[in-house]
Amino acid sequence: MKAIATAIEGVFLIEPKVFGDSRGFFFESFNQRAFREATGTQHEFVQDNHSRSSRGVLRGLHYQLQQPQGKLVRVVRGAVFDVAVDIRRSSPTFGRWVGYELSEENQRQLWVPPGFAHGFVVLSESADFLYKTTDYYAPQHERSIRWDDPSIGIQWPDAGPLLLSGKDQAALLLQDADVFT
Ligand SMILES: Cc1cn([C@H]2C[C@H](O)[C@@H](COP(=O)(O)OP(=O)(O)O[C@H]3O[C@@H](C)C(=O)[C@@H](O)[C@H]3O)O2)c(=O)[nH]c1=O
Repeated sequence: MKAIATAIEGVFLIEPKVFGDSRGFFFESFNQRAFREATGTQHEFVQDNHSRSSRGVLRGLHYQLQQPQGKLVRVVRGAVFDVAVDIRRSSPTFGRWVGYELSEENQRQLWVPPGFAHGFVVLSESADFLYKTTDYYAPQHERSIRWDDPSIGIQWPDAGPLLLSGKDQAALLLQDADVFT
C-alpha cells in the first residue's frame, strides 16, 4: 500500500496494492502493521461500520467530542466525495479541510485521525461506505458541524439535490460548536 500525505498533517490518502488477474482482483483492505508504519501511529481499531446511501445523500460533518474516533474509510460500491476537517483548536490547520473522491474504481481509502470532523456526499446512484473506527460509537458525545459552514468553505462537487438527516440539518456552525483543544 501507498500512504500519500495530504495538505493536513496526519491525514493520509491510502492506495492499496491491488493484484488483478483473470479471476478478478485481490488486495489487503487493512493490514495493521502496514497501516501503523505508513501513518506513524499505533491506533487500534475496535469497530467496523457499513452504510449505504443513494445519490445526493450527505452525511456529516460528524465527530465525537469524547471518545474521538479515528476513521479509516473506503467505498466498495459507487463513489463519494469524502471530507476531513481539522477541528483541533490548537492545530495550525484548524478549520481547514481536505477532500477526495473515493470509489469502487479507485479503491482509495482516507485516514481521518481523531480530532477531525468527517463527512461525505454520494456521487453515484448508490454507494456502500465501509469504515473502521478507533473508538466505539458514543451517541451522547456525537456532534455535527454544518456541511456548508462558510468559514470552512468545503468545495463539494455537484451531487444533485442533497438529502441530509434531521440531525445534520440542525448541525452547528464551527464557531458555535464545542471542538477539541
Ligand atoms: C454511527 C453509528 C450509528 N448507529 C445507529 C444510530 C442511528 O440509529 C443509525 C444511523 O446513525 P447516523 O444517522 O448517526 O449515521 P451516519 O449519519 O451515517 O453517521 C456516520 O456518518 C459518518 C459521516 C461518520 O463519520 C460516522 O462516524 C458516523 O457519524 O445508526 C450505531 O448503532 N452505531 C454507530 O456507530
